[in-house]
Amino acid sequence: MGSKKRRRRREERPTIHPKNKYSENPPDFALLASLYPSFEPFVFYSRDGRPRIDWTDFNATRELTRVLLLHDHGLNWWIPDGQLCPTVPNRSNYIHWIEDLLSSNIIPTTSRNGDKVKGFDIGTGANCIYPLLGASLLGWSFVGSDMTDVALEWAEKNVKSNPHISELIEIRKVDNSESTPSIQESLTGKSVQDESNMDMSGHMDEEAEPSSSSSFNLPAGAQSSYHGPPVLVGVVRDGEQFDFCICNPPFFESMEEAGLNPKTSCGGTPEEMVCSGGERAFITRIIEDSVALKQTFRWYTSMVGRKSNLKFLISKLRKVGVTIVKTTEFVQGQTCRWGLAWSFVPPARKIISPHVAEKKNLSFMLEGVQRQFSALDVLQSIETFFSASGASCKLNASSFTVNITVSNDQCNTILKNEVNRVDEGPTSKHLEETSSSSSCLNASSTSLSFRTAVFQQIPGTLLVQGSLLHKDNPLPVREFMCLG
Ligand SMILES: C[S@@+](CC[C@H](N)C(=O)[O-])C[C@H]1O[C@@H](n2cnc3c(N)ncnc32)[C@H](O)[C@@H]1O
Repeated sequence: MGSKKRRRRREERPTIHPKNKYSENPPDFALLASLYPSFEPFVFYSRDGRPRIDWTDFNATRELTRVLLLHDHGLNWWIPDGQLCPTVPNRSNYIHWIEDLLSSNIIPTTSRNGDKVKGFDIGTGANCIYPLLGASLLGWSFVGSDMTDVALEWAEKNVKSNPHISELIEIRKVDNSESTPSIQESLTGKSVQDESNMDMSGHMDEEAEPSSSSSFNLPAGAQSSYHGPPVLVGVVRDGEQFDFCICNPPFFESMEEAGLNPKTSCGGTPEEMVCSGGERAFITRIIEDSVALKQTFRWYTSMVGRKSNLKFLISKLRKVGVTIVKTTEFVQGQTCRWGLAWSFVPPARKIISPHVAEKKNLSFMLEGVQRQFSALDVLQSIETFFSASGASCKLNASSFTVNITVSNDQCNTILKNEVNRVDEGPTSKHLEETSSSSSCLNASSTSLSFRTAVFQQIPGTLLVQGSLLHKDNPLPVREFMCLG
C-alpha cells in the first residue's frame, strides 16, 4: 500500500470520544508518579524525555488503572493478580457511545425507570469497570452479572469500596453449573455452527475481511456454538426493564489465541477471555436472548473484536426483526474494536418544525434496510406508492431518481392514508417504520412536484435525497419527500 494511502487511512481512523476525559488531556504519567508514590516505580523516561510505562508489565498497567480511577474519577479499585485489567480511557469510550445512543432520538428517549438510566453489564468481571464508570460519570444504575467466584467477590469489593455509588450497583451471580443450549438448538436440535458460515443470502461468509492490522485473528474453523451459562434469559428477572446492556465478551476460543498480543499485558484468565465459539457465539447468544426479551432493553449492545464477526452479527440481526442497528469503531491504542447496538423499540416519529417543512432540499439516511433491497427497489416502491394515489411518477434508473407530481386532492388522500397507517401501531417492517410520518392535512395547493434520489452507501444503508421541483402553494413538502 502506498504511503499516501496509509497516511489517509491513519487520518481517517476514529479518535477518542470527545466527551472522554482523556480526549484533550491524555494521562500524565509524570504528574501521576509525583502524586502517587506507588505508581512512581513503574514510570521511566525515554530518550526524548517522555515519561513511559512498560505495557507488558501487568503490575504497571494495574497500578496505572488504579491511580487513574482514583485521580480522575474518585474511585477506589483493585483486582487480584492475573485478572483482566481494563484501560480506563478505552472503557470510557464505550460508556460515552451508550450515552450518545440513549440521548439520540433514534428511538423514543423516555426511560421506563423514570429519569434514571439503568444498565446491565454482561460479564462485569472482577474489575467491574463499566458499572463503576457509568455510575460515577453519569449516575447510571447497573446490574453487573458474572459467573466466576473471583469475579463476583472482587466486583462486590470494588462496589463496596465506593460507598458514594454502591447503592447504584447490584452484582448478580449467573449459575455456571447450568450450561444452556441456544434457543435455536433447543427448538431445532440444530447448532449455530450449521449456519455460522452463511450470510443472509446463504453465501459463505468470507474470512478474507481486510482486518485492521491490529485486530486479532481467529482460526478459520473457530465457529462453534456457545454452550456456557445463561447470558440474559434466566438472569434478567421478571418485570425488570433496562435502558441498555453493555458487554465486553470473552473474545476467544482458546488461550493460545488470547495470547496473540505480546505488546501489552492486561492479564485475563481463561474464564474471562475464552468461551466455546468465541465472541461470535457469545454475541449470537445475546442476539437470541434479545429476541426473547425484546423491549425489556431499549438498546442491546456489545463490543466486537473482529470485523468479519461484526458483519456476520449484523446479518444475523437483520433476520430477527430488529428495528435499528448501529455500529461504531473504538480505537484502543493499536487495537480496533467495534461497538454493535440494536433495538426492538420502534424508531421515534420525528417532530417536523415549520422551518424544516419549508426547506427545498432534504436528505436522510435509511438505516437497517434488509440487504436484498437495493436503491432501485426503494425507488420502485416510492413510484408504486405515489402511483397508487394517482400521482404522476417518472423513474430514471440510471440517475437513481424518481420525479413525482401530485395534485392537491391526491396529496390529501396520501397524507390521510399515511396517518391512519401509522396510527394502527408499530410494525416490524423497518422500511415502513423509517418512512412513517404524521402530517398536517391542510394542504391547499393545486400541484407539487419533487424529485427523490436514492443512493446505496453500504449494504443496508441508503441515502435518500428529496428536492422540490415546483409547488403552487405552501405544502407539507417534507412529509411528501419522506413518505416514499
Ligand atoms: C472479557 S471479560 C470482561 C470483564 C469486564 N467487563 C471488562 O470489560 O474488563 C468477560 C467476563 O464475562 C464473564 N462471563 C463469561 N460468560 C458469562 C455469562 N454467561 N454470564 C455472565 N458473565 C460471563 C467472564 O467471567 C468474564 O468476567
